[in-house]
Amino acid sequence: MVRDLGAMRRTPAKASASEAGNDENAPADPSDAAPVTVGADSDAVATRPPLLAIQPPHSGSKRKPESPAPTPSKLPFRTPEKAAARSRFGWVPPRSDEPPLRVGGTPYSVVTTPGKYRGKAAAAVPAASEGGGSTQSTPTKSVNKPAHSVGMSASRPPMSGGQRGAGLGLGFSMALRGTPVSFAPVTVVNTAEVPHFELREDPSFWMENNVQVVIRVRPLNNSEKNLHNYNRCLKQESAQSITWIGQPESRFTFDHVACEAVNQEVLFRVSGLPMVENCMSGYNSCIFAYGQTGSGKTYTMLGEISELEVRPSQDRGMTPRIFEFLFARIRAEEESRRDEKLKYNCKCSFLEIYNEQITDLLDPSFTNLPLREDIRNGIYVENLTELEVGCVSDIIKLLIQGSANRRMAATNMNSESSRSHSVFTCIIESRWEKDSASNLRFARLNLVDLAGSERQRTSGAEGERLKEAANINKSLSTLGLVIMSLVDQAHGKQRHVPYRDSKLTFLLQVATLKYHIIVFI
Ligand SMILES: Nc1ncnc2c1ncn2[C@@H]1O[C@H](COP(=O)(O)OP(=O)(O)OP(=O)(O)O)[C@@H](O)[C@H]1O
Repeated sequence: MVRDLGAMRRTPAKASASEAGNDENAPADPSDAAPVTVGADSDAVATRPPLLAIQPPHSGSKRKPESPAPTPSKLPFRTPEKAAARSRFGWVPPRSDEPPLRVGGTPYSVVTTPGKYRGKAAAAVPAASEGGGSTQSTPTKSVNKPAHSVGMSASRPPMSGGQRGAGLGLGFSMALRGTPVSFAPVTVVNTAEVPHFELREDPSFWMENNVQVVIRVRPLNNSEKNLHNYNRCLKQESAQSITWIGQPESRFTFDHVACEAVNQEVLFRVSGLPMVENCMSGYNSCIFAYGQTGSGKTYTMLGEISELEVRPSQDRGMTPRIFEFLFARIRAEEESRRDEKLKYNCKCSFLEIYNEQITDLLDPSFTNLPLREDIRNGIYVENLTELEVGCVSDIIKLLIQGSANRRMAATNMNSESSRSHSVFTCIIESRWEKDSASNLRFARLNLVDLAGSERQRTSGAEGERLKEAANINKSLSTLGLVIMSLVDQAHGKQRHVPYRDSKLTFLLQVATLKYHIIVFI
């Protein structure tokens, strides 16, 4: 239950995050979910000091990461949904073997990923451009290469001739110019059927990389089928690469390319679940959904949430799934470290940036909120509502409330287009006692649904819509520049980025400079 709605503006209560009875995510069968892994993971947490752990007051308030990171094999890569379903909602959600939503195909991509902050620089969010579709990694042109069957294996292809991220500290694979990193099976792109590629869950990725990029290809919608039949401008060749069928053909390689049949559950397991683990270990995390208008960002980040407490949908997106898992992990962790008096406290805020103005989505009467920066708080939004949450249903209420306040409009490309960037933030604070010392740890999780980049010609934007589009594109461009500047900094180069020109990038400096980033493209 959301406590004290509206009354906790920047002065959140210090009470325990959990509430009696709010145990919808507690594993019904202790051997079934989190506790098993949590036992293991609690060791990891104990031995891997968090980025933001402090021991007040004697050790000062320096936030410094401790290493090593948790052993990959100990990461609990299963969601607590089953338990959640049993105990509260009375439903049993599908696991990763649930049937795909549908198989179709679509020209444009979208999507996501995680990355781990570990002092390295972040990776590239592409600057918004007038060009639609995916344009992120360096394209490999003219790649009509022979099909050396890789089948449809989910394994990461060998990066011959180079290395992941080309030594730039990037968390995503960059295609090697002129050198295919995987070979294409013969792909037909003008039929209803498209090849399916399994995504691989690879927790060890996060030990070495800050940013991971996942492309999601959404199925064709009816109007696209009517207009173009099943013709697509993309063809997928592996679980890491995708080719734009143009002149010349261009191949792009990413950490993951989720084909049209990949559903919300699988996507959560690949990119959302590791973020929760990172936050539990005290690392700040951020997920961006970046993509052209209508490409599926809101569907991916939020999905179907309207009846979630009554009849949870398979189409619920990354955000509800993340919190289902987070609260189950929190409860299990508190249980397993009862002797240390471990207690978590979570606070959430939800804002939108529209035409460079920040509005509190949990209290829209607060508009044009100022961004502030000071030594104690870093960068923050003044007077933003922060509410304590203790269970998934608290989160759902905030999501429904905030989403209803978000600025939407119809464009030629999306009848319900989000015209603002939204940032849902959860601050996860934990306190425990060990060796007669009090410990405090923070992690921040930013879930960012960016407004869609768009070609003004195609989206039909005019008047107010045109002004919005200009602001959207400007802030996306600045975001791309800021992230590229982090990559430069990691290599000792300086690039001046006027990030304060964009509220979005100014706000996310906290995440991009100090913590790890997840980029949805
Ligand atoms: N993977 C998917 N499977 C099925 N339907 C999808 C998928 N992705 C998106 N859609 C549908 O496509 C439409 C557009 O998606 P959505 O509103 O999420 O786009 P968006 O990228 O957020 O757009 P905008 O930037 O304009 O807000 C919606 O009707 C959504 O349900």
